[in-house]
Amino acid sequence: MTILDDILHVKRIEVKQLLLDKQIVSCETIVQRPSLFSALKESARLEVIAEMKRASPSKGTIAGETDPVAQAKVYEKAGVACISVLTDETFFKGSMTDLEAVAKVVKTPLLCKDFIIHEVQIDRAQQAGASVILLIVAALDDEKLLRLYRYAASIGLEVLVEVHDVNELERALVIDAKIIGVNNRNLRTFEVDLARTEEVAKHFPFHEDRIFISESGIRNSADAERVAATGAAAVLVGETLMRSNDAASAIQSLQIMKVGELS
Ligand SMILES: O=P(O)(O)OC[C@@H](O)[C@@H](O)c1c[nH]c2ccccc12
Repeated sequence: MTILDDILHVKRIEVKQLLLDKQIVSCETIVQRPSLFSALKESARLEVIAEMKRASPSKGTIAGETDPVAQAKVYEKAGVACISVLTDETFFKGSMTDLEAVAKVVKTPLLCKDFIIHEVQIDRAQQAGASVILLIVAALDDEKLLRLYRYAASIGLEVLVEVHDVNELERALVIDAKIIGVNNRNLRTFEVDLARTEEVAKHFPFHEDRIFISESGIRNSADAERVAATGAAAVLVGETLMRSNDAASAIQSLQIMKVGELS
């Protein structure tokens, strides 16, 4: 059993509970948020997707006591392109309450970071105020990946499709995913390697209208330079910002000009 198997086991139990909750209904987007796709497409700099992350299976407690609302306000003020809130309780010590609280105070695109395997979780994310959801290719078969992707789009949500290697990239392209992120952390082994981004970038169709994002293990401007050089439009950063005494400066140090934009 890998950690991903453990997590998906818990998610199947959570889905059963959510399906019994009659208050979760499919609805059109409640709060209008700007499009993440457009924000990333139009930017000349490497953008930051800043994550509210209390803990993780690989690191244990990162910043257990952090107030998500205060953290999100710092992120927004620093000009991040999107705020990600981990909502998994069992493994990441997040919650839907965190997401709801953040949704009330920020206007940025808002990503519900969880392990989605069923439509009811997408409805729940939207109800909580998310405008973007995550679909992890490694957690879904092709049929489910397509079905959940289409469902999210049909109710006005954007989707970040997470891949880890070239094979998963191909699967993301088959469903015509527009926003694709490479997780530098292997969810099976926890190993982090920015070379994942470089490897997948070699096969990424940049000439098409798609966005390429590098996720996890970004610590400083040298890391930002390295992934920006691959053509990435944004980095998804959790731990570095959660541990920083000055998250705003940490964000600024990552918002570097993209390759080819320097004149
Ligand atoms: O804390 P980091 O190394 O900056 O990573 C952030 C983010 O990429 C990571 O939390 C993440 C990426 N994909 C996920 C899927 C589920 C849970 C968490 C994640």
